[in-house]
Amino acid sequence: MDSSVRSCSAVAFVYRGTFVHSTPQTPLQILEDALLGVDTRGKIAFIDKGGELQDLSQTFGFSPSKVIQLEDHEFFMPGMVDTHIHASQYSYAGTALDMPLLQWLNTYTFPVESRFKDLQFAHNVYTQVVKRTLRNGTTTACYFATIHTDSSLLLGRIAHDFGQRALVGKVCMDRNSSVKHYKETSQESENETYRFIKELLNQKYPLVKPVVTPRFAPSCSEALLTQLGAIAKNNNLHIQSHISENTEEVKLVKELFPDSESYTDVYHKSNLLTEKTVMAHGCHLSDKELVLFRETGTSLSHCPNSNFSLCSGVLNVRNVLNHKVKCGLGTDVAGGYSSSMLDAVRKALDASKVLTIQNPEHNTLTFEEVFRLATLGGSQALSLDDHTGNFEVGKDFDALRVNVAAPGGPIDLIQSDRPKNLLEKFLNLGDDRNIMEVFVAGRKGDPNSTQGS
Ligand SMILES: O=c1[nH]c(=O)c2nc[nH]c2[nH]1
Ligand SMILES: [Zn+2]
Repeated sequence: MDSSVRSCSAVAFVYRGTFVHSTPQTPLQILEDALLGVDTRGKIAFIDKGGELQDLSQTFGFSPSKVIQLEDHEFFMPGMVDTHIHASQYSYAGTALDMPLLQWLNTYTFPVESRFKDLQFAHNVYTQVVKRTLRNGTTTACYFATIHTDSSLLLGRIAHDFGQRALVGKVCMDRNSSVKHYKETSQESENETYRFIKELLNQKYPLVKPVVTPRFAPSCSEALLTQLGAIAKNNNLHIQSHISENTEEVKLVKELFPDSESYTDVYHKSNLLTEKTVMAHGCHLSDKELVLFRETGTSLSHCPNSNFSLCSGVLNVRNVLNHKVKCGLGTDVAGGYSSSMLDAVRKALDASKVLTIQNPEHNTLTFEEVFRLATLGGSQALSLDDHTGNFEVGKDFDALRVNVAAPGGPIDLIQSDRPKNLLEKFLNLGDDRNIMEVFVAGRKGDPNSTQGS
């Protein structure tokens, strides 16, 4: 364990008990009877063995009597990172899953998203999605909003008010023939993207940042993609989009961009593939395209609920990891019907098992590996792993206090289980009733807070 001293701020609180997290080297590290201290800036000041209490209390100047002891069946894990979620689609989550992607967008998605011009409607939906995801243990979310700048700014404010770490994207699209007013001209899209970035950055929210968001290649002209690539580059910003979700879409991109070698090449030509880019789906990427992902540092957001629900495809995450492409999990609400990252964990395991059923040689993902995708992997995919993703000293304390045997919860513990089993049970059977506390940057969230209303 690493007790290296980096912090010079006072210790605000200390927990003692079991901590589980991932490192780049190991998908599951279990620290039993550990002590973790959080400083007044919300950063992890130390993590060490319980037996070091006296020394630590002297070094860090806290009283041993103030240490908070975890109960039996409790552990801390890192907060989960949803690398791809459409906040604006939350209003119809759980419905409208009876069509493939392109028809689904025209029939359900664009009409709903066009309503976010109405700030009152946006306020209502965005407040609910931020509260719900936080309560479900999503401490970091990478959001798509809509084309509307003011309501996208509102989403940033609401995430800030509730204390969620977030990347927020005003959606850009200058091509859409299905819903009359739900598109911009290239110039509007560029100007409004500038305004969105400027106004969001001016707020100086410590945990909320803008992300440049071309919806996907079929919704954007080449000129717009190129403009957005330049904006991201000149301002060192994150980028998010969709890629290779279903085969009809891949075919359409070939028709729309005949001079590009592949779907990945369309984005590459516009300088949209960077260390700070996350692309959702990628079910139908070739190995050659994955190599380009790796070379450019672009990451993938695996959204298995959505891929099943819209019958899009099954991403081979093992192949993605073998190509050393950064990968996290996304709920992709509302193509994915659940806003819970626990559901994303389960569906990721199911997707991997489907591939093994089809090909017994396939090396199925383990629950430990999927746990890493949901936490550290997600933070790497969003290039936020300097700040969050695991319990490394110096990172922000983004964490969930889990009680597997929470009274009234969904899990009956028949015997006393080891921490590894407790984690596996929580991932497979748990829900928000097992999440006793949610911390983001050392601040405890209150799901019943009236902030943001
Ligand atoms: O799952 C998806 N949801 C969307 O809203 C979307 N837009 C483009 N491609 C998309 N895929
Ligand atoms: Zn999506």
